[in-house]
Amino acid sequence: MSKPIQWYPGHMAKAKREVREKLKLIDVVIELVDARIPLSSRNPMIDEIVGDKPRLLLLNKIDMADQTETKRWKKFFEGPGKMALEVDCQSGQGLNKIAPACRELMKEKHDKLKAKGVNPRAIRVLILGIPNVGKSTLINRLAKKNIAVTGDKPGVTKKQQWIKVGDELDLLDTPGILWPKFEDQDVGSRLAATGAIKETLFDFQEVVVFILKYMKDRYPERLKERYKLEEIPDDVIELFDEIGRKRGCLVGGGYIDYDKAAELILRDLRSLKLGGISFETVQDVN
Ligand SMILES: Nc1nc2c(ncn2[C@@H]2O[C@H](COP(=O)(O)OP(=O)(O)OP(=O)(O)O)[C@@H](O)[C@H]2O)c(=O)[nH]1
Repeated sequence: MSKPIQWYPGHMAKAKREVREKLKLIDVVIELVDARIPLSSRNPMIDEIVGDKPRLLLLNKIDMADQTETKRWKKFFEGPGKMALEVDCQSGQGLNKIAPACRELMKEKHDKLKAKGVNPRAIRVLILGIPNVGKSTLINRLAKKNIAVTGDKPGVTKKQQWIKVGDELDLLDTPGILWPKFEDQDVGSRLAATGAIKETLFDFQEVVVFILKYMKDRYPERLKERYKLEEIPDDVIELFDEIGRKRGCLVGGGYIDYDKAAELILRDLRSLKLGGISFETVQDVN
């Protein structure tokens, strides 16, 4: 992209330190990613940061993703000590599976405690993820539905607030924020396409070219249907032109108003007029 986001190593180190401090209090980490870009929407150092803490990965915003791809991603991420769930934090879909999944992740430890005659305490949970991935929406949902008592437990540097979610979970009320890896141009484009980067920080037209290029290969039928196209031109700029013309995004002399056409396409994408789209697939990784 023409306006790359500057990444300051100092921020990264501070964020990492803060998350590590929180992790000392935690039994299970709930990591949120965007189901449309499960790799680009994570911090590349997440494994190192979280270490071997039991982890529940939530593929969020499934309402906006391609369901088939999301199911593949779920399988991809599951493994020993790791579980994955498909969720929509906005509507609440899938959130009832969070507590049972945390219980499952802690089962071995809790069984051992019970065998010693100790009753395990509530599972302490931290929500972790990059900006705009849905952390606050999730915390609010869990808190609103189930909040019973909020209380303090001694934190490391300051007192931490805990939200009681049912009888089983104690959720730290401030999420851990990590950052995606901006340097990679494709990662930047995917983050911009899905709205993880503020609109003022990227070049509309370039992001739309990225979206059209991707959709042309992966979802040509959706483009044909939405924009009433007989064929999809090989050249992405011709495709951009064609959509602009069909939608009347013109300036004087019959030229295309690219800003207007780009806004229209982005709006269509965000309002699901082009259907649920995943910008990363397991196939690309394997
Ligand atoms: N469509 C859809 N939108 C969602 C979902 N979850 C969250 N959002 C939206 O995504 C946007 C960001 O959500 P937040 O909860 O503010 O994200 P956050 O991770 O707390 O963001 P920061 O405070 O920047 O770290 C909001 O507009 C939410 O309404 C979801 O499952 N589906």
